[in-house]
Amino acid sequence: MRNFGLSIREKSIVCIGFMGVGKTTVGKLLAQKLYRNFVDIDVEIEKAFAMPIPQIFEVYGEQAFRAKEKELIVKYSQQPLNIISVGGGAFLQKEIQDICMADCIVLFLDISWESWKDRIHILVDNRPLLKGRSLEDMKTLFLERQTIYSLNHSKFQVDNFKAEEAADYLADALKLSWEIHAPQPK
Ligand SMILES: Nc1ncnc2c1ncn2[C@@H]1O[C@H](COP(=O)(O)OP(=O)(O)O)[C@@H](O)[C@H]1O
Ligand SMILES: O=C(O)C1=C[C@@H](OP(=O)(O)O)[C@@H](O)[C@H](O)C1
Ligand SMILES: [Mg+2]
Repeated sequence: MRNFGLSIREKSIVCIGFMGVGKTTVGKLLAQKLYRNFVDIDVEIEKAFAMPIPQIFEVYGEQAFRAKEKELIVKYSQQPLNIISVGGGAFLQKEIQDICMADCIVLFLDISWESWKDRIHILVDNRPLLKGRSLEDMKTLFLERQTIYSLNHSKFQVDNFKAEEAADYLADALKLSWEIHAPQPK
């Protein structure tokens, strides 16, 4: 069932962006600030396979991971009032792009390569697509991926913000936009 009837303030918000930009961390904080339900698609995928992501890639392969990712994003994007953090590769699938752009507010969390590379050491263990890659290969992936994130409704540059500050800013900006879009009394 498509969520055709939802107003802008009811639509779910989908956080997109490269691995490690802060979709999970900022998304969770934003959900608290807006009193919304938080859904991390990677966590839901791990629950579905009953194993961590690196093991899903090893045992079932990336294709099975992507199929489950699509199924779950389709499900949660149709519900109202979610904040959904999707994995950095979700927008590789056109059907995911299309349904999120049509039915949700897509928020791109952006980061520069210079800031991102300082986080590599905390990311590499849980991200199979980074494991064993050289810095140069990671940069290539980082740059290639930017095209899929250019499809969004709103973009926020996280480089100079702590996660809490980013969530505060985003919550205020969203509330303001909802006030502007609120139906005016006749
Ligand atoms: N604004 C930020 N500044 C500094 N570190 C951050 C920020 N946002 C997230 N992090 C850290 O970066 C790592 C990756 O964050 P995470 O939310 O898992 O990213 P994603 O879900 O986009 O892969 C975590 O260790 C998190 O604490
Ligand atoms: O970019 C990707 O292809 C991936 C990003 C990861 O999520 P995060 O973006 O939350 O790290 C996770 O879905 C998986 O390891 C694949
Ligand atoms: Mg995440």
